[in-house]
Amino acid sequence: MNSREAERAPSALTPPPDAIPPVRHPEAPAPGELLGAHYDHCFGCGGGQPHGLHLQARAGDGVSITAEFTVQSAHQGAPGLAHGGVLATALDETLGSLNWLLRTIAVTGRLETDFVRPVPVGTVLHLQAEVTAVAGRKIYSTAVGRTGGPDGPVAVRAQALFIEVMVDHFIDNGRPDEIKAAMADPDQIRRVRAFEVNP
Ligand SMILES: CCCCC/C=C\C/C=C\C/C=C\C/C=C\CCCC(=O)SCCNC(=O)CCNC(=O)[C@H](O)C(C)(C)COP(=O)(O)OP(=O)(O)OC[C@H]1O[C@@H](n2cnc3c(N)ncnc32)[C@H](O)[C@@H]1OP(=O)(O)O
Repeated sequence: MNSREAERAPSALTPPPDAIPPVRHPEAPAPGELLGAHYDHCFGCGGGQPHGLHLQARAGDGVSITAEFTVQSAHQGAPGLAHGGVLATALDETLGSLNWLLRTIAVTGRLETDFVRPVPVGTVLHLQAEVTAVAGRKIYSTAVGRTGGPDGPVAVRAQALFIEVMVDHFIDNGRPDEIKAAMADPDQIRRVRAFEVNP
């Protein structure tokens, strides 16, 4: 661990004293509205990934999200049980969907996950996430996943730090073929605009 990583490690998920409460963007989707995929080939939410999670997220009140994901046999780690990395992906995707409510583009910097109960294949995981604080480009958030219904027992939970980026983050770093295809797709451009405060 270099000195910069060591600096971040233990307290990186605790908002600094100058953090402020999150503000729901006035043009954010209404509570209850289905958000749709941010990218059709996203492993978390896209319809174009046969073995993806196909996670469906809805806007909640304030800066919160609810989402559902059904564990498929392609998501196993142990026989008949969801892979932990897949569950972390479901949490990451749900937390990432909070971007729609802030109308910012942000990527996961840090994600800490607690696996509380095993999750069998066929389970519908009911996820809830909210932004707890914002400090400059840093967005602090938490999520839980429950089984057996939205009020069922907690199976997984996460704390995360997302970092706001410009759309250039994707254009500069993505593989050129996929970027070219995304930029040629008017639906994709519309979706990206929905994340940007100043399109
Ligand atoms: C037109 C084509 C485009 C198509 C795109 C399609 C859709 C786009 C729209 C929306 C997409 C958005 C969300 C999607 C929703 C869900 C998906 C799930 C989300 C993910 O799955 S996303 C993938 C995984 N994710 C990454 O691939 C990030 C890789 N990474 C980096 O790209 C850099 O690392 C970056 C940008 C994070 C930071 O780099 P940077 O140079 O901009 O900023 P810098 O390092 O200065 O950090 C600024 C302040 O954050 C603190 N900080 C930074 N990183 C930290 C860490 N890890 N832990 C603790 N603190 C950290 C610093 O300590 C400093 O704090 P302070 O200001 O207090 O000093």
